[in-house]
Amino acid sequence: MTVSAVPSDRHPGAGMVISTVAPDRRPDSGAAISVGSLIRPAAGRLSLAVLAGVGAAGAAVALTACSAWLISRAALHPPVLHLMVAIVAVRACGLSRGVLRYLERLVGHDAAFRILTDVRVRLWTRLERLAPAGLADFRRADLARRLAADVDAVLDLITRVVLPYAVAGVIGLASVLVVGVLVPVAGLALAVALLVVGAGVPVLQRAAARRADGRLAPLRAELATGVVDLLHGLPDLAAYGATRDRLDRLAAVDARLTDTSRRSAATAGLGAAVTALSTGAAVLAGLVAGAVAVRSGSLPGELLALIVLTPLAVFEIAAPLPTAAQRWATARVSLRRLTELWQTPDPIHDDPSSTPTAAAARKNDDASPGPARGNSGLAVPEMRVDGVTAGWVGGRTAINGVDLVLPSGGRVALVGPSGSGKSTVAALLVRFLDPREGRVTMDGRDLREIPADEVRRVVGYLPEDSSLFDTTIGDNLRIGRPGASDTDLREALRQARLLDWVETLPDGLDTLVGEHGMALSGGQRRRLALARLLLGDARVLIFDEPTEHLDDETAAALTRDLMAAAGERTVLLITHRTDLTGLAVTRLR
Ligand SMILES: Nc1ncnc2c1ncn2[C@@H]1O[C@H](COP(=O)(O)OP(=O)(O)OP(=O)(O)O)[C@@H](O)[C@H]1O
Repeated sequence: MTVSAVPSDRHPGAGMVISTVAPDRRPDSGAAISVGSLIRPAAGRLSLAVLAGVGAAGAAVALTACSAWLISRAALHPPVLHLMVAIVAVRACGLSRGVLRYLERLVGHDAAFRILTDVRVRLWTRLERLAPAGLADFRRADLARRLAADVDAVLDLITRVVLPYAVAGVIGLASVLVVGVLVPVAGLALAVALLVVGAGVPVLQRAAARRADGRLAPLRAELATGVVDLLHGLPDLAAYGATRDRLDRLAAVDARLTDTSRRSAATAGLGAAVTALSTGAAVLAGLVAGAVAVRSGSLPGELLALIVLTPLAVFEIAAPLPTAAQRWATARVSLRRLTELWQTPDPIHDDPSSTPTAAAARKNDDASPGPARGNSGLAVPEMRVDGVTAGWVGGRTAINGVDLVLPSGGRVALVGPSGSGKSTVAALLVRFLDPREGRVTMDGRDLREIPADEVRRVVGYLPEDSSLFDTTIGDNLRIGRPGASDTDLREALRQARLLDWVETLPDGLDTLVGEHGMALSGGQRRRLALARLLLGDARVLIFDEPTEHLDDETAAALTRDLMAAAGERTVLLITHRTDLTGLAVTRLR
């Protein structure tokens, strides 16, 4: 169990309660994402789909076999009653085939979508845990491909690899047994041809494609990353006349992708050709061996058609196997890419030593001293950074032995040259990162004892590049507090000194802000992000260079408004500004 400090629901804004968090709420990581681990949550449904698929494919093969026997037998003009069982069997197989096929598709896709949902939820939970520090090694477009295309490959894996192989395996074996009992040589020929299609062709394809299928996903990700980079940096590239060079590099990746796709398509064609040849060989072998058996009297003549035509029906079911094997090669790479994301080390580690006893010991209702309170009764914790060393990627150190005190309700400025680690300190205070050495504490408690989402409820962070989403002002604000009323939104806008402007807009809170808030001015974007932060319940506010890129007058006005809006909450202002009147200053070197 971990101990968490959260604002009390009973006394909103008036106190802190300690909640306990079950360890199983923490997203797990570690084991690789394998086919087995994917299938497990929907194993029952998937078995049902395989059963329905086997039924449908069995009905198709039986339909061909019964029809072949029926036509041959009918040619001998027996009493019609002798044909009744076969006639009924043909009708039953014809009708059940469609129904069972429908059932297989329905249940199979239902299972696949359940598995997909499970994977998506697990990955997004993991992503939430990793962001932002744990994702520093991933490029955004690549990450987007992992979360979209690579996750979609899981759907392919279930419906186009696992199901066809399972069904073809069962039906192939049953057909080989039936044909083999009647004419052993024909059974053997069918078995060999099926092995060639199901196993030999994929091996051949793999050799011919030289792992081209496995290279498709990384190459597509590389192309997507290049395109996104190009679009983002287009104005700069155009200004430096470097667009051509970038386009050439993209064209080179595109050429590699086209070449790989072509090789992959060529091997698919090769697979189809070998499958057709194998089918023909099995039919021919059946015909010769069957004819010999009929002549020697070991096989009734009317069964010859069954021996010859059954392989045709079986190969209709086995024909998708080479494509399935190719998809498996692609899906395996996608699973590896998802596993890389899944196994990315946590940037933060909850302290396992925090116990319910610790929670009980610290339980602070209104009677306990608890954190300091302002005039309104708002519990505002004191935060300290004591001798902290920390870094983002690999072993690189971003800050070394940093100390900082944020007294309850205090106003502190964190200044220092660019790259000295100011934003890293902010990241530590909101638990995007944990220290490698030293401690970050809230009212004396190590932040590692408090789940990250609970820390972020108490400590609000306005990053340098706050994101606005391409939706309305109201929707952007409600990210700060889902379910907030329009009155709450207006109050937050008023505190951020944006209400007067919003009231002049014809659509008011429903005004669209454009992609990344491009329809607003720089100052309006910052104020809107500030209003969103104020709407939440945070008692410690961290403003990371909120006035960057603003003119002096606007910057001074915004800083004044930030301080006024913060009220009795603690403020940490990360800034390059020189006017630090009224702020306790901590300097990084
Ligand atoms: N999200 C991140 N991922 C990886 N490394 C990072 C990240 N943020 C910061 N760093 C690294 O940490 C070091 C300190 O950067 P930081 O942004 O904390 O400095 P800063 O003082 O805030 O700089 P500035 O004033 O330019 O914003 C730098 O070497 C930087 O490369």
